[in-house]
Order: sequence, then structure tokens, then C-alpha cells
Amino acid sequence: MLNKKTVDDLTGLQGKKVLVRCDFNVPLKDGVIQNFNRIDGAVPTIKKLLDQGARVILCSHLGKPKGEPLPEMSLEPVAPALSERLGVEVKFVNDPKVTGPETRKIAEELKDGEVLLLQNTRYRVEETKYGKDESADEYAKKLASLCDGIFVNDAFGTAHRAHCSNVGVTKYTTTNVVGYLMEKEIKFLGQAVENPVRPFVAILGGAKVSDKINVINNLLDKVDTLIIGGGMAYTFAKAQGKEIGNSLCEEDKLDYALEMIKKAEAKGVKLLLPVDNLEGKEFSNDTERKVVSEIDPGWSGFDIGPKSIELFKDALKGAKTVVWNGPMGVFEFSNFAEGTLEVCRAVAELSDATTVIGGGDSVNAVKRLGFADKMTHISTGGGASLEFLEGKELPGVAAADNK
Ligand SMILES: Nc1ncnc2c1ncn2[C@@H]1O[C@H](COP(=O)(O)OP(=O)(O)O)[C@@H](O)[C@H]1O
Ligand SMILES: O=C(OP(=O)(O)O)[C@H](O)COP(=O)(O)O
Repeated sequence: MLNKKTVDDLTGLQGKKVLVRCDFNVPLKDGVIQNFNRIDGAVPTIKKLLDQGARVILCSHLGKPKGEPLPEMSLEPVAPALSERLGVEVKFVNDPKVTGPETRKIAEELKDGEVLLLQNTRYRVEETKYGKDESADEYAKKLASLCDGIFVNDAFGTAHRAHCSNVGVTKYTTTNVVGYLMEKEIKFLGQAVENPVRPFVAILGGAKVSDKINVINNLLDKVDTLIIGGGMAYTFAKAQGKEIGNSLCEEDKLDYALEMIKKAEAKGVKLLLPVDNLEGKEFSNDTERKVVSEIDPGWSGFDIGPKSIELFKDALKGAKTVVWNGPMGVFEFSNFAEGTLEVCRAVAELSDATTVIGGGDSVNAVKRLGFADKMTHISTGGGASLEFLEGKELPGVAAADNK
């Protein structure tokens, strides 16, 4: 379990300025926030600090502005959304320097129970240079000097990065703890991989084998069953000598796929791959479709077929821990969403099971299909949850004080 100090370990916060790193990297369309998960996730920690009379200074990145103060990556839209949820005004300074004189003045003048949101930490090029360039230390120090030596990291989505605002600052603050969202994420993901109630089933899908290679390898040491669907499955099918037409395939991962099949056999892990497919002629919702066991030349596999749906549903029966990352097909097209929908339903209907969903597209799929509230935990971090499942230490977590 998490051996790090948390917000619950903080005392004497009255009148203290606390710096909180959140992940407010939210999808925006014409300045309008499209998904509030990450904002909702940050609320409990901020409320707790405000209840204790702290003066809260929030920081986050948004997108990859690479040191340019790009207006479309301003954090400004986050302030009103947060104000609404907290019932407290969230001040915002549109400061391209992030820690410039105006920001410092407003931070200095904060009163107990007040909140300030800083501008996008990546408006400064130093943000992502921590550990690589000395200028980054200066920036980390400036960020830290806005508060009274107390730093809370609640940015799980960014925990796999070692940047100034989530890792660098901890060098210049005296107290470093994690927030409730971080604690919750690590608790559910950690429980699943370290101490799973069995049977433990992992479901991997989506588009890229290369992104998920280390996850497959690590999960094979932990799970009872590994289900592989989605675009990833075709690299495995080709490795087994099957016809895959124009389906997604990572040619340089064919040997690896065979290695994973062998590893599963050696470990006694059930590795399930699709036994049939729904193929489409073109990449569009209304293209011609066919259920086939192997893909026809010129066609592509865009979803798992009905027999595979049954096979995967069967494998999920009685599961007590499920980790899911990556959809079973091109679920964005309703005509190729069946596999993802049915697997999602099977996971949602499990009783007494811990079900953890990670990965941007998988979370979107679960939400779009209306099963979000049926899952135990929906992660706010795609890359972060994958690296956690790979068994890597997350720098954002490692930097917090040990219990
Ligand atoms: N058979 C397939 N062919 C092409 N694309 C697929 C297929 N199956 C799934 N996908 C696509 O994979 C994408 C998600 O992949 P990925 O980024 O790996 O997932 P996540 O964001 O959940 O980690 C989705 O946009 C989906 O349309
Ligand atoms: O959205 C994020 O990652 P994710 O899309 O993997 O969940 C995080 O905010 C990290 O952002 P980054 O990948 O630009 O460092």
C-alpha cells in the first residue's frame, strides 16, 4: 500500500499558504471544457485544505505549449468550473511567466480559505526540463516560494512525469504529501496488481501494442486471465500465421507477441485472443461489414466478432478483480462498438468485483456506453495508470514524504 504522507497528515494549516499540484489537463473545445473528471477529482483535497483554514495555491499544466503562452492552452476556463464546485471564488492570474510579480502579490495577499489558480505551468519552458537543465531548478524554487513550504501533489495523471511543478518543487518545500485523488488512484490500481482478489482478469485493447508491451509482460506475472482485443489483437493473429488483411499490425512486434503467448503458457495464464472478427471494407461507420474468422485481403478487422464476445464474457464470469485498458474495437463507430459494449456490460455486471478502468479512450468508451457508475474506479490518468501497471515507480508519487 501507499507508504506516503497524505493531506490527512497535515496539521496547523490555518493561515498557511499551501501549493497544490493538480492535473487540470482537461479536453477543451473553443475554450469549453469537455470532460470534468479531473476537476471533480481534485475537489476533495482542496475542500479539506480550505476547511482547515489554508490559503490554497493551485497549479497545473494544460496541453503541451512548450514554453509559449498559447491562449488556447490557458487554464482560465478551469477557474469558474472549480469555483462552482467549491462554492468559493477561485482567483486566476493570466500571467505568462506563471510566477511573475503580479502572481506573487496576489499569492501574498491571499486570506484564509481563499484559492488562487496559477497559469499553465508549461507556459514556462523550464517546466519540463527538471533534472536536465539548471534553469529548471530556479523555476521550481520560484513555484515553491509562493507557499509556506507545504506542497500537496494530487496530480495522478501527471505522476509519470518528473517536472518542476510536481517533482522539482519538493526540493524547495519542507512538507510534501499526496492528495486524496492520488491516494485513491494508487489504492485501486495498487490493490489490483499487488494483492488482487482472484480470479484476476486483465483486458487490454486499443490500437498500439508498442505502448502496452511492458504492461502485457508485467500483467502476465499477476493475472489468471489476460484478454487481448481491439487493434492490438491483429499483431498477435499475424504472429500466429493468420490472415489480417489491412488490420492494424506492428510488424516489429511479431516476435514479441509470440514470446508473450509462450510466457502465458509457461505461467499457466489463460491468454485469450479473438476467435472471430467483424471486418469492414473502409474505415467508416457505414462501410460494408462481415463476420469472419480471418480477415479478407483488402478488409480490416474493426471489432471482435460474436463468438469472441461470448468467449470473453465467459472468461469474465466470476472474476473478482478486473483491470481494463483499451477498447475492443473502433467503438467510436456505432457499427463496430458491439464488442466494447458487450465486454463493458459484462464487467459492469460483475458482483463483488473490483473493476478498474484506465486509459483515455477506454474511459470515454465506458462513459459513452453509460457504464461509468457501475465501475469501482475510473482512473484520471492514461499514461500514469499504464506505467503503474507496468510496475514502474511514478516519480510524482516517489517525491512525497514517506510515512
Ligand atoms: N481493430 C481496431 N482497428 C483500429 N483501431 C482500433 C481497433 N480497435 C480499437 N481501435 C482504436 O483504438 C483507440 C484506443 O486505443 P488506445 O489509445 O490504445 O486506448 P486507450 O486510450 O484506452 O489507452 C480507439 O480510438 C479505437 O478506435
Ligand atoms: O493527460 C495526461 O496524460 P494521459 O493522456 O496519458 O492521461 C497528463 O495530463 C499528462 O500529460 P502529458 O502527456 O502532456 O505529460
